[in-house]
Amino acid sequence: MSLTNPETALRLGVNIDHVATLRNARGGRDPDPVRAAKLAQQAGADGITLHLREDRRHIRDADLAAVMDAVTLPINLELAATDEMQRIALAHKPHAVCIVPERREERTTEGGLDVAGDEPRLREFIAPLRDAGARVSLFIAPDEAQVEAAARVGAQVIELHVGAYCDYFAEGDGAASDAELRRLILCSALARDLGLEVHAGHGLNYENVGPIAAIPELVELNIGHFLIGEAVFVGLDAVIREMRRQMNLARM
Ligand SMILES: CC(=O)[C@@H](O)[C@H](O)COP(=O)(O)O
Ligand SMILES: NCC(=O)COP(=O)(O)O
Repeated sequence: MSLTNPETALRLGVNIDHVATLRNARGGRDPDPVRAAKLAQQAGADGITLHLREDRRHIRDADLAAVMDAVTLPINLELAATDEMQRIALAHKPHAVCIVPERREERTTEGGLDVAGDEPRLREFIAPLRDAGARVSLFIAPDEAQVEAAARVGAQVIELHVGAYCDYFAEGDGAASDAELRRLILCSALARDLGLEVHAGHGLNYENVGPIAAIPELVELNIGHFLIGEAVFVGLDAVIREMRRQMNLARM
């Protein structure tokens, strides 16, 4: 299966975690992440991203299985580098596994993985996932030392954490968001020189996506929280199509 959107060559992975957040707020089954995944597929998403957190605060094990059954899109499973998560990934065999840092007390994924400080353990963690056929990605901050370490430990992909750029952008701190954007551009080029595929995500919305989508080395953006929130007002189909339009504009 070709994963490339011929229009843009920039894939859109739709993260449906926060459909589960809403469901879990009341218990029961609504809103259903499986329905969101099917809708995302119909709206032209190139993949579905799910973050199975250790505390199961949004996506749960049963959601992963049900979503994988319901859609034909590639699944990108985000997880912490723990034995439990490795077992789950090996049992379900998603298309891609993105290793992310996780702290129970955090509200969201606050930073990137410290690959440079944990090389032997990550190398060992990644090998069986790759042997099982997964494309292994590391969620890292735009830091050259981390990009180089990602290449050394055997990841095929990095996902650059764009959260700091998005925060500065939202605060109207143009100097800081520009500096962060320069780091993202530099690290994207370095990663591709090292043979890594480059993705980006975290905190993207209509306002901040343009400069990120324009980085030529990027082949995939993973976007969730904004899409699900905006879908409350205009529907998931409309919000995915509009995000795709904005990404296309940035590539013209
Ligand atoms: C790693 C990452 O950026 C995504 O998983 C996204 O932030 C949704 O998960 P959380 O909101 O739980 O961090
Ligand atoms: N890896 C980033 C992701 O999946 C979506 O992040 P967000 O848009 O929910 O912040």
